[in-house]
Amino acid sequence: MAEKTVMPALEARDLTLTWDEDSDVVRHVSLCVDPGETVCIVGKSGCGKTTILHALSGLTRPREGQVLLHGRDITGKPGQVSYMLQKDLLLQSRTILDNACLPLVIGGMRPAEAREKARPLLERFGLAGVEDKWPSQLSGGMRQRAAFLRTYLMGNDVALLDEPFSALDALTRADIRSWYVRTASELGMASVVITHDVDEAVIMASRVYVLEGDPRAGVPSTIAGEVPINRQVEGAFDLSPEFLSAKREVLSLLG
Ligand SMILES: Nc1ncnc2c1ncn2[C@@H]1O[C@H](COP(=O)(O)OP(=O)(O)OP(=O)(O)O)[C@@H](O)[C@H]1O
Repeated sequence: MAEKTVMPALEARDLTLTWDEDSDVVRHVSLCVDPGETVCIVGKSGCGKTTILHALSGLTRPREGQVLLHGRDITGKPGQVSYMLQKDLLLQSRTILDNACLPLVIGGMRPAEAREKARPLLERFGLAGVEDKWPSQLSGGMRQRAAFLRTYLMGNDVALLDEPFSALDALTRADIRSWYVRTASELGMASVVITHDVDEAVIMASRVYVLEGDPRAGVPSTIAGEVPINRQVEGAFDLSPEFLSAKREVLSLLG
């Protein structure tokens, strides 16, 4: 078999993370995501998923281990990867276009120039024709697309997404997650996505990392296993035996 030669876009090596001196939240967590790839992390509530994203983003420094961006050590250095939260957090007093442009303007670009840079991307993000509307005039799905564009315009090629679809209804959610994986892949954006929803993880990811443990009961979480997803199937993937078998494996690792 051919050796894998692609350097991961983001790699976590043997992370041990803690919020206080006495107890670890997670131990020995290693994961990676290739350019344009989407991977998911699933685990029970409170097991440390967000804690891992904080460390990957550089917002917190691990007690042990390293975070590498294209092979470069970024452990504890914020601002190198993009981070998107569950809520779209758009500013109500700015139009959709101006919300999307915020990272460019904060970075010092003149607003008119920032708008011109963002405009060609509106179509790809499904926002053509609504750029001058206010966030309150759009559906949750459209607001989330604007939040994705804003995340993309942060200019990093790795995005960390914490439960990005949980506020959306089931149909919008199904639609937007397939769109997201396709678009991120086309743009070369590597994504690490946290979700509670096993179906969603299997549908989106090329690999699902399953966490087990209960830090609140003094049991630090570790990766119980990683499940590679084979999406090369005939017909609809979410009706295929491959989907069911991957889902079963994730559920069994979750216990
Ligand atoms: N800022 C913080 N300070 C101290 N402890 C924290 C902090 N954030 C989280 N914790 C603790 O760390 C543990 C893991 O929390 P975390 O939010 O990472 O879990 P999670 O898997 O993302 O949970 P959920 O799925 O419910 O969002 C919990 O025991 C939580 O109480």
